[in-house]
Amino acid sequence: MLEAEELAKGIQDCVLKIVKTREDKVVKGEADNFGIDFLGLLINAYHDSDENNKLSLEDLVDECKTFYFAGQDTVNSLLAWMVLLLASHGDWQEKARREVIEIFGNQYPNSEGLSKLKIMTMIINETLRLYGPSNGMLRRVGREVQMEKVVLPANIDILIANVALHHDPQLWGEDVHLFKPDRFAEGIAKATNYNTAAFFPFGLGPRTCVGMTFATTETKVVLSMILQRYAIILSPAYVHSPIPIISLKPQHGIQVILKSLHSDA
Ligand code: HEM
Repeated sequence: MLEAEELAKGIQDCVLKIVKTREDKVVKGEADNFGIDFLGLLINAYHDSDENNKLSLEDLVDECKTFYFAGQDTVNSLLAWMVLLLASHGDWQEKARREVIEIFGNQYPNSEGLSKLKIMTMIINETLRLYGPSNGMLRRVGREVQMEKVVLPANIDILIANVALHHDPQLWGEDVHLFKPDRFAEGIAKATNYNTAAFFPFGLGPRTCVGMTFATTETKVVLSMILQRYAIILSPAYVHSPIPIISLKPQHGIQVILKSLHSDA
């Protein structure tokens, strides 16, 4: 068996094991449904008695793989870059922490408070602009189109490099390469001068990211909890080297020192 096939089988077995655990709970009467989360919905669809609606086992596994990859790798990268930027911009780290403490104190983040995190939203947007996990989106041209002087023939594949637009000085100004969350102080529309094509870290149009709200909520929860507990200091060992490996990654990792803010922690 080829190594790639072995890996694919390993992933499939891993997903099936998780599915079986859910199914066993129902069979043994320990639970009366497969769960109300996304996996539970997929397993329900897999058990649908209507053959036309039923999800095949292959589709069930594929959906799990897509969501794991699309959801885990991307948020992981975003959080890593945010930690780096806050470690190197102590003033913004302090502003973000002040906002978090003002809204949540030392309590766990809650959904009402998350929607009030204005500074953190600005920092997320500026991080997505500078180090967005997605470097571009592939699209196939369905029919010939003319865009000003450029003619795109039908059936070619094009890469829409959002990363290039996010770093275009004509759109963002000469300070385009600087971390300045203030750009987003009055929202995305104002920051982009109402040009939707200037900033689209989650894609555009009907295939836009379905996990966008989940991703930003998750990021806000994690970062709030870190800021409540630790000061983030950049380690002198850090070497800056972003590299696109599917999502934009720090090639040598991000080394930071976390200093506890509570002596008893
Ligand atoms: C910072 C985090 C994330 C970024 C930057 C991001 C970015 C993107 C982008 C650029 C696309 C392609 C959109 C297009 O082709 O127009 C996409 C698609 C997708 N994303 Fe995300 N994503 C993130 C997090 C997530 C999470 C957390 C999930 C799931 C829980 C998720 C699930 C998906 C799925 C399923 C698609 C395919 C949608 C489709 O083709 O209809 N993403 N994402």
